[in-house]
Amino acid sequence: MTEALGLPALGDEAAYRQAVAEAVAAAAAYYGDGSTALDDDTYDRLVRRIAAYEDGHPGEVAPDSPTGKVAGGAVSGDVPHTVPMLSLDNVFSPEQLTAWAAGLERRLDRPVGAWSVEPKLDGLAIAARYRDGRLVQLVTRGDGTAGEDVSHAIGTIVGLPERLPAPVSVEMRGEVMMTAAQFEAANLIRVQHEGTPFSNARSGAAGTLRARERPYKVELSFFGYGALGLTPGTDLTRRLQESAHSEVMTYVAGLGVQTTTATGAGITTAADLEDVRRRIEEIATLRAELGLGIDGIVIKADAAADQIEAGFSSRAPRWAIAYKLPAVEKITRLLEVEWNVGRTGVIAPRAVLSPVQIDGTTVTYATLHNAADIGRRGLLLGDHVTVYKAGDVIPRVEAPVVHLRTGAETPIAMPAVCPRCGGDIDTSQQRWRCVQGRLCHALASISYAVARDALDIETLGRTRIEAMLHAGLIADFADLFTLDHDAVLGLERMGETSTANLLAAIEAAKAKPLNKVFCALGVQGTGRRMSRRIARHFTTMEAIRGAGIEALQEVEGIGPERAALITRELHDLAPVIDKLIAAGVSMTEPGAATGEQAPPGDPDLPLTGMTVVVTGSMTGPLAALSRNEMNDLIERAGGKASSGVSTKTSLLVAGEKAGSKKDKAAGLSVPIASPEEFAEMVEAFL
Ligand SMILES: NC(=O)c1ccc[n+]([C@@H]2O[C@H](COP(=O)([O-])OP(=O)(O)OC[C@H]3O[C@@H](n4cnc5c(N)ncnc54)[C@H](O)[C@@H]3O)[C@@H](O)[C@H]2O)c1
Ligand SMILES: [Zn+2]
Repeated sequence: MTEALGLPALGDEAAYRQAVAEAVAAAAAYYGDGSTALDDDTYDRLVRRIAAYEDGHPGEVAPDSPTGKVAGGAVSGDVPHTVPMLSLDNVFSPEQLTAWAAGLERRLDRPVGAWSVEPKLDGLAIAARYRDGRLVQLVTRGDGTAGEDVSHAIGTIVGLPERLPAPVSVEMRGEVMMTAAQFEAANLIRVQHEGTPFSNARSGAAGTLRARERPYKVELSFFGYGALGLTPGTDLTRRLQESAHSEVMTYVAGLGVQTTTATGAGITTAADLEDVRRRIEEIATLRAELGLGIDGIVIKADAAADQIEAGFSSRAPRWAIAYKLPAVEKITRLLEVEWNVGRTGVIAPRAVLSPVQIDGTTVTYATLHNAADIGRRGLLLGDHVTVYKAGDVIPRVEAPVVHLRTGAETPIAMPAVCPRCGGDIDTSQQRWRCVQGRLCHALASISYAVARDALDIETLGRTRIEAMLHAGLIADFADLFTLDHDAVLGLERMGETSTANLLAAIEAAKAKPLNKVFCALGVQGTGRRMSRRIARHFTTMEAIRGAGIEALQEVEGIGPERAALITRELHDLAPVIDKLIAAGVSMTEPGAATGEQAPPGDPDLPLTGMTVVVTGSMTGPLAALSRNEMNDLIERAGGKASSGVSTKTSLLVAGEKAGSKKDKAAGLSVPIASPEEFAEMVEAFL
């Protein structure tokens, strides 16, 4: 049966007992201070597996099993309820809803006259007792028959006035929760005070409801969905018993108590199931914009007579059902924070997550809004975090799950300079910005183009590029080749000599081989090495531009996706390339064989056909070479540089402090050379 649910079955009684223990512990934490280690979806799956096992092994049902119990049997209380406070049964599809309604109508032996439809709020059930119009006691649901007194929270809950406009004795029932805004405010205060944010709004509400002594105040909200008279035999008590649910709620709202109407999803009555389903759709669509958490829609037989006749099971009323919506919140790990610079220079953090399924999609990235947000939420790298995603809303990280910390979490590094252009960051606003604004992209790409690996125009530093950009002399690096002498001379801190030197350096760069020019374009999906391969393969810019997706894939390391990306990029870069050609910049690769007949490698080169991996620190003649320069050397000598050792590796160059790669190479019988030995092999290219 569990296989049908797509869940692995519990194998034996030991596994079953362990699952029960895990569920009971999670439920106790969930209904206690909210500090459960499981997200709801994970908990629900666990309980479904337990229920499936119990179906197949009725003799083994553990007395503490959560199935069939209010609050999973994990909580109790000492304040008796006047009328039991039960849970709700669930359905997950329109078909199940139809079947449930049919069952109810069979039991009543007549059609249900009207249905009420309202959101299912994701908070904690509470009974608020008013005597003679005064709020005197708050009681949690507990095990359904008795709850815990939390009257100390009176006065902190929006929607539960301390006095009613009439001296009535009623018990209001509803959900205590944090709206999204209250949750944000609560975590801001919490982080300021002690650094432990709530992992989500529900656990925040649970923790806050029970907290007695806090040096700060956190606000909660109440939304009512039921009421009953507290004094037996009075008119009011009778009236509330005999009224339809929708009428009771109108009365409650009239007393100034907040009801589900105030959620924005409303409470409506529907004449038939067709109508109910339409309302369900409407509420589900609204979900992401409500500004508070709902986990379903509650459908109730509206008329009092229907409710009384249908009655209750030990766990839930028979006249109401929760139509569950898919989970929109999951717990996963925060692996990394990336910083992206937008078109206008806004620098925004983005969370890289351990992939997680939420609401039908796999979520790997989530927004963190801005840098201040990270501090406000008290996030650490490696944290378990709650991630929210509903409908088309961009997934967002809500908060860390602090009690799951291991101590291995680390602070999130904030960028000190613009991650794209390396310039200053304006941190005066919540949204950080590169001070270059819209010029950031141009500054970064021009700096990249003139760097050592590309055109290598040494005299052209950042400040000069910035000055030329701001003066409007250049918009991209191709404009460098048509700079006007007098315009450059007119820039601040540019004398005759420096102008002459700069223009000479730019002139000299025109003769750079194609691979450097191509590299300077900064085509996405290509770096220095890939540019070299492409240039060697095609030998002219014309051939590269004419190549197309198919031909590009002849180059080693280019698959269909990268080929498509490069083609798109080259198309976008066409104006820059045309300008370069017009300015007389070299567009050929000297020394490379021409066109399609190019042999796979030059047979005369010492490393032809070899894949070489470098590890450890280089010594001897290679001591000064960076890893990039080593890779460059390997490729000039005809080989292919790779970073990982595998059976395809022809040679490992192992320097000092070589670690696991050396062991792996030895294990695979890959030949190993010292830096000195390798230097001899490629002597001609040093
Ligand atoms: N993450 C965990 O570790 C963990 C542990 C235990 C339970 N849970 C979650 O709690 C849920 C089960 O808990 P439950 O028994 O409290 O049931 P429930 O939350 O599924 O439904 C019953 C409750 O819904 C509430 N409710 C909200 N809106 C309502 C409305 N308009 N009318 C009537 N009632 C309304 C009431 O408080 C009622 O008691 C599961 O979905 C489960 O995921 C999670
Ligand atoms: Zn920038």
